[in-house]
Amino acid sequence: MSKPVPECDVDVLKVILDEGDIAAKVSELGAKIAQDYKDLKPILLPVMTGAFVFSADLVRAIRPPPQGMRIESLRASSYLGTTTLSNGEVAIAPLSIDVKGQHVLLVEDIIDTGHTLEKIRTKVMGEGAASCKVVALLNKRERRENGLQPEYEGFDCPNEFVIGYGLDFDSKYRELPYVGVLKEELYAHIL
Ligand SMILES: O=P(O)(O)OC[C@H]1O[C@H](OP(=O)(O)OP(=O)(O)O)[C@H](O)[C@@H]1O
Ligand code: HPA
Repeated sequence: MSKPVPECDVDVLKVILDEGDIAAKVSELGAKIAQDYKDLKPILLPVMTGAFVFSADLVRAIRPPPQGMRIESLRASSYLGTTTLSNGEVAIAPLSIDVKGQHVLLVEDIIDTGHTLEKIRTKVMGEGAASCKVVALLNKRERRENGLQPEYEGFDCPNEFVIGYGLDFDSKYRELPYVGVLKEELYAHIL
């Protein structure tokens, strides 16, 4: 069900998750992760740039924090550059930490085709991690092109182009405090 769009956000067609919906889900995910990782000294790897807002809230909801929990980050982006519609090719920066024997939790804003996370997971496991799981705020199942499923998921995402709460179109709209659907006329030229 959609909610009112703030008057100043003229490019947004509808709001699908407001701040309250997101905050409640983040608390729930944080509590589950705290419980599951309590003895595992996890390394959290937010996938940048999109996950910066979700991960900032999530790490503060993982309470009590597992002893020895560490937070790093990883940069990944689709080769299409200015648009965010993936063509299946993904560039991933080298890992900045040694993950050998470690329990890694990848933090994502959205899973679409699944290519980004599949590639990252393969890399992390290839570098000897003991485990590599995924927490994603949004899961756009209809678009999946592989078997990737997150171990922790916030919401099912409709097959529409969503923005806000870290998600962008052409590096815009990441700052919106809610998740909304972008008006199609703004990206119709790249479809
Ligand atoms: O499942 P996929 O089809 O691979 O798509 C999901 C990825 O696409 C977005 O990132 P993007 O490459 O747009 O970069 P960004 O994080 O800088 O926005 C999003 O943040 C995910 O990382
Ligand atoms: O719907 C989306 N919005 C923003 N970025 C994305 N990357 C994959 N799908 C999306």
